Amino acid sequence: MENNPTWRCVVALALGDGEGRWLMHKRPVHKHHGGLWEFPGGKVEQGETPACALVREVKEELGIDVRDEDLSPCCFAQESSENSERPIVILLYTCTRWAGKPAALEGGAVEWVRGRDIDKLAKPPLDIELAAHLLAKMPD
Ligand SMILES: Nc1nc2c([nH]c(=O)n2[C@H]2C[C@H](O)[C@@H](COP(=O)(O)OP(=O)(O)OP(=O)(O)O)O2)c(=O)[nH]1
Repeated sequence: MENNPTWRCVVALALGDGEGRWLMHKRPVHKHHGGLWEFPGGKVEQGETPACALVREVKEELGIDVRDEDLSPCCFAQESSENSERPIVILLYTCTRWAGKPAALEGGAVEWVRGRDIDKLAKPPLDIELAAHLLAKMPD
C-alpha cells in the first residue's frame, strides 16, 4: 500500500559486525536496480513507523531478527523532485545486534563488506550517498 501521495519512504539497514564490515545486499536481477548492491530494507507501508517497517523488511529479506530499540538513525538520502513525480526518501539506520544468520531470501545475494570496499560496489544512486554519509560518520 502506498504510504504517501507525494513521496515514498524507504528504510534501509547498515548492519555492522563491530569489526568494520557492513552487510550489503545484491538486488535480484529482475527488480528495479537489479544486480546492484544496496543496504537491505524496503518500503514503509501505511500504518508502520520507519523502525517497524525495517524490522519487518529485514526479516522478510534476510531472515534475521532485529529489535527496534537496537536501531540507531544514521542519515538519509533523497531523490530530487525534478526527476520523479513521487521522489523516494531513504532513511538509513545502523544496528550491531541481531539474531539469526543473514541470507538472501528473495533471490539476490548478501556479503559482509569492509567500509572502504563499499565504494567499489555498483550501487543505486541513493545508496552511493548513504554509503558516503555512513563512512564519514563511522570510518574503518
Ligand atoms: N535502495 C534503493 N532503492 C531505490 C533507489 N532508487 C529507487 O527508485 N529505489 C526504489 C527501488 C524499490 O522500488 C524501492 C526500494 O524498496 P524495495 O527494496 O522494497 O523494492 P522492491 O523492488 O523489492 O519492492 P517490491 O515493489 O517488490 O515490493 O526503492 C536507490 O537509489 N536505492
